[in-house]
Formats: sequence, structure tokens, C-alpha cells
Amino acid sequence: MMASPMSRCRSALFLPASNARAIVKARGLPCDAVVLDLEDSVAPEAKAAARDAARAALHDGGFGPRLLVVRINAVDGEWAEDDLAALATAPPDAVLLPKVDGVATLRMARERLGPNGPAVWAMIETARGIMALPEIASAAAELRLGALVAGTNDLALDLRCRPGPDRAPLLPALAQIVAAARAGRMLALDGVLNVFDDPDRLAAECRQGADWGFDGKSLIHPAQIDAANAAFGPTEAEVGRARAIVAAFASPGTEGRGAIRLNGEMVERLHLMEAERVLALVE
Ligand SMILES: CC(C)(COP(=O)(O)OP(=O)(O)OC[C@H]1O[C@@H](n2cnc3c(N)ncnc32)[C@H](O)[C@@H]1OP(=O)(O)O)[C@@H](O)C(=O)NCCC(=O)NCCSC(=O)C[C@H](O)C(=O)O
Ligand SMILES: [Mg+2]
Repeated sequence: MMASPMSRCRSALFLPASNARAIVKARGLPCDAVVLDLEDSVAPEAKAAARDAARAALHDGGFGPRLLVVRINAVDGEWAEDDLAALATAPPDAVLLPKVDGVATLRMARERLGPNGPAVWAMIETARGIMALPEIASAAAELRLGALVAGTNDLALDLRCRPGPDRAPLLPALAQIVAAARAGRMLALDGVLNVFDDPDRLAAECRQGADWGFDGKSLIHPAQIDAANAAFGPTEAEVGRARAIVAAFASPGTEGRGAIRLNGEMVERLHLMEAERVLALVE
């Protein structure tokens, strides 16, 4: 399944591919995407075993409708060649590249995966990655990029900023990631919250990500899934409003009209397009 701007990815659960129990568990969790990690959550001495486990998980399947994504090691590093080879016989829906800092890395990955290989997702988690967002968005269709994923831990380190619960120092970069994703018709996924025993902070951070335009959030623990699914919706109210807008534009007399009146508000055809997108996500 190729993630498209119409795909729903409210919750992308990362797990170290070296954790067999987590892989089993992920097959039954209500997340929209499972990300088998070969990069930072796997110690150097466990890389080979994690790669074998990811390969086995891809062959065994059982992830149902969830998007299956593998985060490989840095494309220009010592492990990536073997990582990509491990995905060849049972490819995932997408290959997530860490620390993408320009189009060259993405092009290299696309060449190795082949033009019809899995979608490429890019982690934006360095200052250089932020500066490269316009060129990445421009190359998105050609390179079949499916998502931009904010790596807020690495990004905070690289920017040398100190985000607190409101994440204020990260917000300018996050807004640029969303803008690039929208320009390139990709999904935009927010970064992780490392704290997984603070439901109020999680709910607030999910809401913030949704308010700033993200489609979903990267997660590190099963306990975070429900909050992300709820925040990134669409909610019942949003679906109801979308249905009302579609029905209003389908009613007689609206042909040729760009703007109509609905429940005391002006709605335009741009709202109709958004309503259709919302309904496509749930239907
Ligand atoms: C953070 C953890 C190490 C905590 O693990 P643990 O102590 O085992 O948690 P629990 O005992 O509460 O686990 C309860 C059960 O849930 C399963 N579990 C835990 N985590 C996951 C998971 N991520 N996916 C699936 N299942 C999971 C446990 O196995 C328990 O199961 P059971 O025994 O059957 O009840 C751990 O949560 C963890 O490793 N999380 C993921 C870490 C990871 O992938 N990190 C990389 C992504 S973060 C990132 O990318 C940052 C980015 O690059 C950036 O720069 O910002
Ligand atoms: Mg990172």
C-alpha cells in the first residue's frame, strides 16, 4: 500500500526491530503505521540481528491494514546497503530514511529501491534538513516521497534548542515541515514524546500537532496510540460538517456557484475539496 495524501496515518508506532515481543504485539495494536526501526533504537552490535528480524517480520506479515515501514540506517553509512538488501524480497510500504539533509540522499535511496520500489519517507531532524525542505518538496513526486517525519529529538540537539512542554523553540521548524509536506503532497508526521506516562501532556502535544497541520504523530509506546488516533481524527463533528458541505454543493441550484451559504456561514469550493478529503479518509 502506497501512502498518499489521502492515507490516514494518525499514529506511527516505532519499535526496535530487535524487539521480538514488540513486533508480535504491534500486529494487534490500533496504530495506523508500524515502523520497524533499524537505526537509533538498535545498538551497533544488534544491527545484524535486527535486520534479520525485520526481514522475517516482512515475510511473515500479519500487520493487517497498518502501513508497514522500516527505518533504515543512514544511506551513506556502513549498514544501509545490507538494510536495503534485507527489504528486497518482501518490501515494506515505505522505507524511512533518517537525518535526510538534501535531495541527494533521497535520490540515492530511490535508485537503490528502483522506480517501482516502496515509497520513501524522510526524517527531517537536522538544521540542514530544514534548510533543504524546498528542494525536497519539489522532488517529492519524482522520487515518490510519501511522508516527512519530524525527528524532534535529533532536531533539538542539532538546533541546540531547549523545548519544554509547549515545544515553542521547535515550532518554526515544525511549521516548515508541514508546509513542505503540503507542497509536495506528502503526509506530515509529528515527532515523538519521550515521556509515556503523562496522558495530559501527550493529549496536549497531539492536539498541538494536529492544530499545526500534521496528519499524525510518531509514537514510541502502545499507550500513546489512542491519544494520537483521537487528536488527528477526523472527529465525528468534522465528518458531519464534511457531509453537510458535500450535500450542500450537491443540492439543486448550486451548479456554477463558487460560494454558498450553509448554517449561517459562507462555504466555498475549497471547503468542498477539503470535505471530500476528510470523507475519503474515513470512507
Ligand atoms: C521505551 C521502551 C523501551 C519501553 O519499553 P518497556 O519498558 O518494555 O515498556 P512496557 O513494559 O511499558 O511495555 C508494555 C508492553 O508493550 C510492549 N511495547 C513497548 N513498547 C512497544 C512498542 N514501541 N511497540 C510495540 N510494543 C511495545 C512491551 O513489549 C510490553 O509488551 P507485553 O510484555 O506483551 O505486555 C519501548 O517502549 C520502546 O522501545 N519504544 C520504542 C523505541 C524506539 O523505537 N525508538 C526509536 C523511535 S524514536 C525516534 O525515532 C526519535 C527520532 O529519531 C528523533 O530524533 O526524534
Ligand atoms: Mg532521530
